[in-house]
Amino acid sequence: MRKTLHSVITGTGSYLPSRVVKNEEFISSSFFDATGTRLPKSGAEIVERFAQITDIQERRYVTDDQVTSDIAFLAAQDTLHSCGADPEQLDYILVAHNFGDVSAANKRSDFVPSLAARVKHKLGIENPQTIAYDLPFGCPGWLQALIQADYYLRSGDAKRVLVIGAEVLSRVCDPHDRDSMLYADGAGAVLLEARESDEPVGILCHSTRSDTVQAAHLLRMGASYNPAYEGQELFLKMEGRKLYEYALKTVPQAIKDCLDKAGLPLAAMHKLLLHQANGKMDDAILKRLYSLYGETTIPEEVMPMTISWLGNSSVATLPTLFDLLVKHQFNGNEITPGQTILFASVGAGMNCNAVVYRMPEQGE
Ligand SMILES: CC(C)(COP(=O)(O)OP(=O)(O)OC[C@H]1O[C@@H](n2cnc3c(N)ncnc32)[C@H](O)[C@@H]1OP(=O)(O)O)[C@@H](O)C(=O)NCCC(=O)NCCSC(=O)CC(=O)O
Repeated sequence: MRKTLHSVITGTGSYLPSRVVKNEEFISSSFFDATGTRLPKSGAEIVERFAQITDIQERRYVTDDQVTSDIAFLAAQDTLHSCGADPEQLDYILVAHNFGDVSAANKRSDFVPSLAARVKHKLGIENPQTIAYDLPFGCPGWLQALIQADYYLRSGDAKRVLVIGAEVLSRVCDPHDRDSMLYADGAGAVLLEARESDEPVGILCHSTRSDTVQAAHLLRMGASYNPAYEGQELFLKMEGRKLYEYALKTVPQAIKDCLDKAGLPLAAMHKLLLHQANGKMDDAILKRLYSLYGETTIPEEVMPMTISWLGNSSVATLPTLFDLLVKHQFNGNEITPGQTILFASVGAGMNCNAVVYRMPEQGE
């Protein structure tokens, strides 16, 4: 009798852009608010406050000659090398991103052909049965692509799916908006494969919600906050406080709903990997999540964070974090065989999703 099909991660990879941009680099910026009024505080005061309310000290930016599909390819290559997979054997390449390839020269977004098609081309894949397409779903896009891959794999339609999250937010940052300091560039990926097993392994459960009516406006594209800015491009704009409140209300409940669906208690999770837009916000989300279970004590190191040194790289945050943990490159904090992981993300849409994933045991 045929065993059940499960979606298991067999390879991980990431690309950390080489340019380290410290908070201090923003001190000489002139910052305006959403009404176009220049902020009264000095750059130094704004930057100091920024670090206090977000935990971000530095972030990574790509170099001028790189675009999103370039770094998506580098993360893909790292992933395939990590497990020795043959690129020609891939059934799908899914790339989560939100702005396409935005060139440093003219800041225009280029979406055609898809970034997935560009990655496939760069990998040298000639197989027409390797289907390549993109998924724009805000920051939760990479997790949503993982969920989509799970449907392909568990139905038997695919054996191997490469799921990439890549974003170059530095090209959509308004230099006159202090909230732009949150944003970063990066790329991460995993290879998922279908595995027959009677044991619960791989993706155990997932859930997604789209609050498009109440919250669609909280993250959007808009003009520079500086009325004298002469460029024509649009920048990523957010209503930070409202977003914070939305995330605090939605993410803990979405995680609990997903765990309830899986029939698992929060205590069964070895690691909680959350999208990182603001470190202080994630601390508040964690506290509220534990309070939903009547807990006041939070296990140390249950929520590993990269935000202080990598900032918010949107769809790249979760796969990069997972790669660093799996490869034991994370200050002693690691993910090991047999552990159960909870992924959750929130972002433009507004969309929010969660996935429960069990690592296979050694040799399983
Ligand atoms: C923007 C924020 C950092 C602001 O922090 P707070 O909400 O705590 O701040 P607040 O408005 O209550 O104000 C408190 C104090 O901080 C100051 N303040 C506010 N924003 C600031 C900033 N960016 N830099 C420096 N100082 C700032 C205020 O003037 C005030 O100062 P004082 O007290 O001195 O008067 C936060 O709200 C936030 O992180 N929001 C959610 C971010 C988020 O989820 N983004 C999108 C993720 S999705 C994504 O990444 C993309 C995608 O989905 O595609």
